[in-house]
Amino acid sequence: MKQTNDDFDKFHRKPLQVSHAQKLLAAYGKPGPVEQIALEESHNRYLAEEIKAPHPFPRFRRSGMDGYAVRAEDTSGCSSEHVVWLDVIDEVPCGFVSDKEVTPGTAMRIMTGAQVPEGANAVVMLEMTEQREYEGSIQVGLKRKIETGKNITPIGFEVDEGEVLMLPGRRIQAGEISVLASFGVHQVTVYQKPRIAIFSTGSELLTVEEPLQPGKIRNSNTYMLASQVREAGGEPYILEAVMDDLALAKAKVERALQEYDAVITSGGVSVGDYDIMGDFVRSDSVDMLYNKIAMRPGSVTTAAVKDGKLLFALSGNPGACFVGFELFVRPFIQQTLGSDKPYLTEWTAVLAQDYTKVNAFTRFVRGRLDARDGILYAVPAKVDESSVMVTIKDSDCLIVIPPAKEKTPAGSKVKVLMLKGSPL
Ligand SMILES: Nc1nc2c(c(=O)[nH]1)N[C@H]1C(S)=C(S)[C@@H](COP(=O)(O)OP(=O)(O)OC[C@H]3O[C@@H](n4cnc5c(N)ncnc54)[C@H](O)[C@@H]3O)O[C@H]1N2
Ligand code: MOO
Ligand SMILES: [Mg+2]
Repeated sequence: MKQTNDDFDKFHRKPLQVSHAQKLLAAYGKPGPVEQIALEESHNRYLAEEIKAPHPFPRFRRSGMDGYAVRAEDTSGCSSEHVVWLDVIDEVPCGFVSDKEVTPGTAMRIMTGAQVPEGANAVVMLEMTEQREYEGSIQVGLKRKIETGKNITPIGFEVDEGEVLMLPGRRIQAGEISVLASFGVHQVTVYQKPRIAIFSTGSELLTVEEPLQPGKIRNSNTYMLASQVREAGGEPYILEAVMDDLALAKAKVERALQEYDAVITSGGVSVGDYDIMGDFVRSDSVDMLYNKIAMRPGSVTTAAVKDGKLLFALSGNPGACFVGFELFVRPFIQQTLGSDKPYLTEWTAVLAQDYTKVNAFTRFVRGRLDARDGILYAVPAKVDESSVMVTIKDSDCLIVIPPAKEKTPAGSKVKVLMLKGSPL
């Protein structure tokens, strides 16, 4: 059920479970418009069409060896004492088709990848043959019996005609590109990348080029978020950060919501005097979806809607901002790209060390996976405060620690959410 802005005030917020918030957002994450792009531009884009095989693959009986195409029946009597000699009647290089037929007592020279000629039902490796000229013709000598079908890849060995190979929503990478190329899909229909505006709020923020000044910090969230948007399949648009000024932020968000498919802001969602995004989402400008999530970091993660478009107002604390993106923005981007698995993949691991913090909310602890003796261990980052930035780079998962009154001991089974770019 949607909450109204009246359900919240600055200090008394109703925390939603992560899954509840994800469900609310899912109403807005629908596969978006499509476009056609060249195959060579399609790496890491998301298919918007079903790919069916227009022909079997391979499309013809293919030789797997350089050697001779023969009739297996002709080799039945041969041995090292009794060489069978066959007349070589043609040669089939790759890319050519012989118009002759292999008949009893004959063979054809053939190369790896060439179409096996009519009449032949096996290919003998070159190394297992000898050659001679005999009464004006070239002959191949065989010393060993060969079974029918040997060294021939049958038609449709990999793919049958009409087989569905890929569904919309599939991320295109090397294997997918190989399929598309093999079936002549040189123009690929993909989902358009959602255009995501990003800006940070905070009077303390400097651009990355600026020298440090007293009390100020460089804006890292905007760049981190742009990288996350890109990785999730969207197109980030970095907008200039705004001071902690409600009117400025309001104008900027409203404009960005008109121009882009969604807007991400960072900062100003807590209860501080200058937490203007918290005030903004409670205003009439937008419909707030939530402003508190039962999680840490990122308990103040907020979202709102205007004219069907989402504003993700993430926490300014870098750790909370990162996690808020992974749990809420990534799935939205993935849904607009047709993905049927928009959420982070969940695995189970063994907690490698005691986790001593306790909390009424579920914790999403930055961590690293380590496989030892076939067991997957989850190692929490040394510092996991929501304000901590530097451990994000060393994490390949989020370790899910359910609400607990006592420490979670080493050896506990824990859920882990796999971050993208993880080596596993
Ligand atoms: N009285 C309370 N204070 C706080 C509460 C609370 O419940 N009661 N919650 C704390 C929690 S938890 C979090 S998380 C933060 C959330 O803060 P905001 O989302 O309002 O973010 P800011 O106040 O703007 O900034 C917090 C922190 O992050 C730094 N920051 C902000 N933007 C960036 C950026 N673009 N790049 C790098 N770092 C950034 C900012 O300088 C602050 O240090 O509130 C707690 N307080
Ligand atoms: O709840 Mo704060 O939002 O931990 O990071
Ligand atoms: Mg604040």
